[in-house]
Amino acid sequence: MAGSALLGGHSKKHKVTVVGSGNWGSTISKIVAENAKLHSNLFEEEVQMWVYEEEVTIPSTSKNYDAAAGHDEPQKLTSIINNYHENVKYLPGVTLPSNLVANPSLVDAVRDASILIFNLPHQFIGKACDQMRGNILPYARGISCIKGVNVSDDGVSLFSEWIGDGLDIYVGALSGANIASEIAAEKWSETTIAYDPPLTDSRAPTPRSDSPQPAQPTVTVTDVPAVVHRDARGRASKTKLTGVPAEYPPLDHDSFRTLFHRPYFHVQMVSDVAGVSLGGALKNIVALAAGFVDGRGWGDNAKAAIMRIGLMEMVRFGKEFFGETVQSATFTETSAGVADLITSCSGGRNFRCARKAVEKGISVDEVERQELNGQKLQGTTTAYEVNSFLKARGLERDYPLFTAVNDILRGKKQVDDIPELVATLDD
Ligand SMILES: NC(=O)C1=CN([C@@H]2O[C@H](COP(=O)(O)OP(=O)(O)OC[C@H]3O[C@@H](n4cnc5c(N)ncnc54)[C@H](O)[C@@H]3O)[C@@H](O)[C@H]2O)C=CC1
Ligand SMILES: O=C(CO)COP(=O)(O)O
Repeated sequence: MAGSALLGGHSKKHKVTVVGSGNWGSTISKIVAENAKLHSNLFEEEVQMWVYEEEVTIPSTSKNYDAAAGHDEPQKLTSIINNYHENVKYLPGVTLPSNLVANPSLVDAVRDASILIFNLPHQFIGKACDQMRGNILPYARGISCIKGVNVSDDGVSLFSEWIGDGLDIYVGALSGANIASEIAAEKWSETTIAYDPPLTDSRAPTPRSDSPQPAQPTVTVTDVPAVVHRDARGRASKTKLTGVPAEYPPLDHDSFRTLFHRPYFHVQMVSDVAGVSLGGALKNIVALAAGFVDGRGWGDNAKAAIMRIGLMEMVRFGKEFFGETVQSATFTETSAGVADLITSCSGGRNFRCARKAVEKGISVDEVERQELNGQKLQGTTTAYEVNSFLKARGLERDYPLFTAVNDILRGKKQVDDIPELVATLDD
């Protein structure tokens, strides 16, 4: 293993905590726990996963079900995960590594963690950050796996930068063509991680693996100057970053690849945090549209048209609002761009729920409640939020597909109107 994995002489290892334990949260936890065990020179073997506690009954279909052991009675989800290494509610049928520990206390789970992985539906991240504030290491680094954007009166921001600003830490982004159930079953896929902190966390010299390993000088947090952090649009952010102390192995592209890369999960490291985050957020709106036309029975040509127009609007949105840093190639060449768009419009939950809503003549929200057993769609809220952002700026007509999805969700337009509505883009 090249790069960081060869580093020696550091007195501390990185503690990794995953904030979230849904379908994707549990899958990513499995991946990083496997790698923490494999790379125990860099990471503490035990990985913590914060679980929003709930009472759950082990389904009789689970290989861990035992009626004689009282499994027909509800139990705490954290107990089930820690005893049976299965998240029976959000990732049933998948064995989780035994070094992954489910923790119902968010404050306890994030304590002393130098790597925080944010992986929960975006509607819950604000409250989680409120609890974390003041209870994390000042030099922690984060990766956001959340697919959504944060819209407020001030404008639109990426969850990576919003979490980073709120917690005064640097947060990168992971996104890709990543349907969780396939990855949990260890079927090959690719992902993209964008990580571009303003100061090099890899200050320590890299000793050759065949030479004696000199002890690293110990520095405390206060020895590392805080620097002004620039956000994904190149603007100076409020966040004053604290450097990662030299007792730890450096955190750089090599170390994050080591943490996430598996034989069945191939990682591409990039620096375009805005492009990676926007790809993951905006494709969910397009996936709803793909579900609408599929549910209407219009076939693959219509779905391909939706993807083409959707990709154009995604690139346009990125250029218009994050233009100083976003790269079109992130949308057209990485897993976080076009590949995620394709997989999400083929088998994602937003696509499937929108299709079923049209087939059954009910709302997408109703399908979500009936079919997803507590899992959450991100496309509906993203469609509403992006629409309110565009509307406030008089730009709805520039994004006709995004606008059509919002209007269909709100019952103001019909699926049959889509061809006419999106035709304006090419006029
Ligand atoms: N599932 C997938 O295939 C993929 C999902 N993603 C993204 O990952 C993010 C996380 O989604 P999933 O892990 O799939 O979640 P999920 O939709 O499977 O699960 C819902 C999660 O929300 C938690 N929850 C429910 N009420 C809560 C509350 N009041 N406070 C805090 N948490 C609460 C549940 O405990 C559960 O962990 C989303 O942004 C999603 O778009 C990204 C790639 C793939
Ligand atoms: O992001 C995903 C695949 O990359 C999953 O999308 P859904 O949330 O629509 O299932």
